[in-house]
Amino acid sequence: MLKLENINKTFGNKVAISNLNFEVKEGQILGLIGQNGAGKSTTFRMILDFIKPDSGKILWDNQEFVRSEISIGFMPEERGLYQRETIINQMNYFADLHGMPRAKMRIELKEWMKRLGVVGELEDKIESLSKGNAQKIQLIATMLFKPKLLILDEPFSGLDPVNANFLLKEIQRAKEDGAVIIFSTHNMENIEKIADKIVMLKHGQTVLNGSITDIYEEYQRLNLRLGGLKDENILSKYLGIKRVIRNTDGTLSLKLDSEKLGESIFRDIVRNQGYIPIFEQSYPTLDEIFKLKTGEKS
Ligand SMILES: Nc1ncnc2c1ncn2[C@@H]1O[C@H](COP(=O)(O)OP(=O)(O)OP(=O)(O)O)[C@@H](O)[C@H]1O
Repeated sequence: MLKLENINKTFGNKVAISNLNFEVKEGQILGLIGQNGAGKSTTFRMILDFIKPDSGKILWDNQEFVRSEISIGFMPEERGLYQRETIINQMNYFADLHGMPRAKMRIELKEWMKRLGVVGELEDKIESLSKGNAQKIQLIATMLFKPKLLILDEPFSGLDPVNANFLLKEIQRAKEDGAVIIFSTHNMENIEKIADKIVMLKHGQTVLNGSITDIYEEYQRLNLRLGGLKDENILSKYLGIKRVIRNTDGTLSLKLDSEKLGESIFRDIVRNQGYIPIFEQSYPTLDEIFKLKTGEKS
């Protein structure tokens, strides 16, 4: 288990991280969310021991975290492959670092490349690969050695939806293997699909910290999506409907002022038309929660 306790980091008089606390157990995924400059990379650099916190503790199984004693897979935001090297040379280098026999690695590498649909040969140079294929090789280099701790800095940035799905699946697989996983992101997409917990940072301050379900449960289900409403006038009597947006798929998105109102609307619709194909009452999105917490306008 990785644990950060009361971590603080300043650069000159700039506070990069203030009193950060979290823990991630084996088989758990933490999403670290924040906009540019929030402190995500600084957090990773401290865990990876590239820089030291000013104060606080980083622990692994409640002992001081010693980087060299734990197998770590790190995918940096700027990505880290040598463009001029071939795939196999690059991977041999990592195999040596991780103490995995090259022959064994080669077999696994081929399996990974097949599974992820990499278009390229082992002898191809990284620079000759398309961006998407190079990203897949980077991912393989980070995950093939089954690290105990997986740190992925903005792993989804620049990925198309197909590749983003590959990545989601592989992260899930690493979770099932019992890795401690942290990934950062500046948008909320994908977070709900895989993160067990989230930490949201703003200018180094923690604005949200906890399991996704606990965070949602602090809020009411104020978002209501309706599809197949025959008479929209039915809605006009409700003063508690604060906003109605018509979506491109023809559904309506309503913002309610109380969760209970959903029940009345539901009963009314059923009385009126007997059946409604889409009636979905949900919590605010993480994006909305972030804005509520930071006082930003939506
Ligand atoms: N070496 C450094 N010297 C001075 N300031 C730094 C240094 N590294 C980071 N900072 C500052 O600390 C704050 C947090 O930066 P950090 O790179 O951790 O943010 P981030 O959340 O990773 O942002 P991004 O999404 O843009 O990568 C920023 O204000 C940044 O300018």
